[in-house]
Amino acid sequence: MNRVNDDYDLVVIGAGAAGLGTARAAVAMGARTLLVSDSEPGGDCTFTGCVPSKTLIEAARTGVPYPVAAQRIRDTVAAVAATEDADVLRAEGIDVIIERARFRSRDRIDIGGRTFTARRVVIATGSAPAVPGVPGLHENGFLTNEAIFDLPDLPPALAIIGGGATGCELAQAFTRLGSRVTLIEQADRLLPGQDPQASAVIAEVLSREGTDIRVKACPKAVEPGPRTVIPSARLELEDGTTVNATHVLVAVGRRPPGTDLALSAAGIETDDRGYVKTNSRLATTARGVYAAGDVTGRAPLTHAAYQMGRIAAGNALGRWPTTYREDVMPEVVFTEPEVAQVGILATQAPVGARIAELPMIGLDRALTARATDGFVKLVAGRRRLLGNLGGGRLLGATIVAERAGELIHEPTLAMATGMFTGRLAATTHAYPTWSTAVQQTAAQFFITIDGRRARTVTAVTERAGPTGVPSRWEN
Ligand SMILES: Cc1cc2nc3c(=O)[nH]c(=O)nc-3n(C[C@H](O)[C@H](O)[C@H](O)COP(=O)(O)OP(=O)(O)OC[C@H]3O[C@@H](n4cnc5c(N)ncnc54)[C@H](O)[C@@H]3O)c2cc1C
Ligand SMILES: NC(=O)c1ccc[n+]([C@@H]2O[C@H](COP(=O)([O-])OP(=O)(O)OC[C@H]3O[C@@H](n4cnc5c(N)ncnc54)[C@H](O)[C@@H]3O)[C@@H](O)[C@H]2O)c1
Repeated sequence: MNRVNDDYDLVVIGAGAAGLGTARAAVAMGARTLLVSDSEPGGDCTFTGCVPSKTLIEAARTGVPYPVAAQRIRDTVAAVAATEDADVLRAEGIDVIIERARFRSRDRIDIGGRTFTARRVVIATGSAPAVPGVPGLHENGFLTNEAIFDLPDLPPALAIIGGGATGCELAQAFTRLGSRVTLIEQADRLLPGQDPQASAVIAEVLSREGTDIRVKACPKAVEPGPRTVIPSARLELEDGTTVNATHVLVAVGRRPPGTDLALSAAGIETDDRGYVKTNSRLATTARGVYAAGDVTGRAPLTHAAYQMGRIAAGNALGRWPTTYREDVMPEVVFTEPEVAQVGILATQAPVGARIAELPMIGLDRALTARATDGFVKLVAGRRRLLGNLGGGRLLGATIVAERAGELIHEPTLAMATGMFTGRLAATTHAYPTWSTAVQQTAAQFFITIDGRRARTVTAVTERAGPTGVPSRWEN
């Protein structure tokens, strides 16, 4: 039961990962907290993002028919949503209102016909799918992540616009489930924000499994397809080729949420993309108002949103000021093999840094599993006074492997705690685990192992490497 009053220490707007992280941290700090959301708590991750997509991916990997996969999605979303619904949150001490919020001023907010005051506010209203302005796309109809997981039947022919994280994950899953999938990416490679070698591995695997990949390709018009197939679409690409599909999925990134929060009434500025401007402590331009999660335009990831929420809560409530760190934020693309990244890419390594690489074919566990697609790359830099002593410090790691999403956390911990890379090499790893790949790679900073040794980045090798790799967070 809600104990709603009109005066709170903290009002949190939005109950996705960022809002939940904020509200839970705030009540743990003893703050009277109101969480307001215009939809059920859980947000994109629970209902239209991570949870349904990872359930679909796992179902496709195990080879179940589509109706079983679809039922698993419904069951899993319900199970996760039940851990964070309004009753659960109220039992944790958070007041919850399911309504849309709108600023009246920086400390007064209209919610469901009432005006609430708050000493502090955290905005956590997320983002929305971006949609390209392709003529005919709206008229012909398309899916985004908000509808693709509700399809009653398997799409016979799916065209996916956008070869980023969503596009690659769902292309592989739907191909495995039996759809004829065409993946259309405007850049010259899939996953253009990732290591170019990771892109190459994923393109090779997806294509081997039957996905039709079109890179340097952009739809310029969409028309209805043959009348005998419903629904149907014919995509005309800029290079003059065409793609026929029954369904079109748009996965070209995110845009700011469309909800009218009346930010200007509170003096909250947005950047040139429309996201809420925040400083490194996640404060907005309005005193007492903070922001967390996708709405900030920073790393659009659930764990980043949750972490930003906890930091925003602490900073808003006057706890020890904490800075949000993106340099040690891991991310994983859940294709098979998975693509995991933390810190800088090898293509971003400064001159003088050292790069160690291990192809998965050099790992016994990968051989036993017959899963040799992929590699580990570690980038180590010199310490200010200690140079390369102890192997230097870790600047970044890229892992493409069957369990890369698990393996990435050892380098992440090393980076977060400022560990020498030597610790990764010297710590005994159980044989034959996937994790030994990290140890074997780190060992190359000290010795030649199986003919491999870390190389130093010189201006020449850097120039020889791929160029034009965009920042991983750029839309
Ligand atoms: C297909 C897909 C797969 C993904 N997979 C992963 C993954 O595997 N791992 C990962 O880390 N990330 C993944 N993501 C990204 C992740 O889902 C988002 O980064 C995360 O959900 C953002 O959380 P948020 O709290 O910022 O926003 P949201 O989850 O969007 O929550 C915002 C909430 O605010 C509410 N709201 C908006 N306006 C108002 C208003 N005016 N008043 C009241 N309430 C309002 C909305 O209803 C919503 O509930 C995926 C995304 C997609 C699209
Ligand atoms: N496993 C995960 O953590 C995961 C999975 C899915 C999504 N997400 C998050 O959700 C966000 C959205 O995912 P996403 O895949 O939609 O965005 P994305 O930014 O990862 O990829 C979008 C891709 O679409 C391409 N593109 C843009 N316009 C195009 C056009 N007109 N034609 C063809 N290609 C075009 C871009 O070059 C880019 O490669 C991501 O930023 C990601 O952080 C995370």
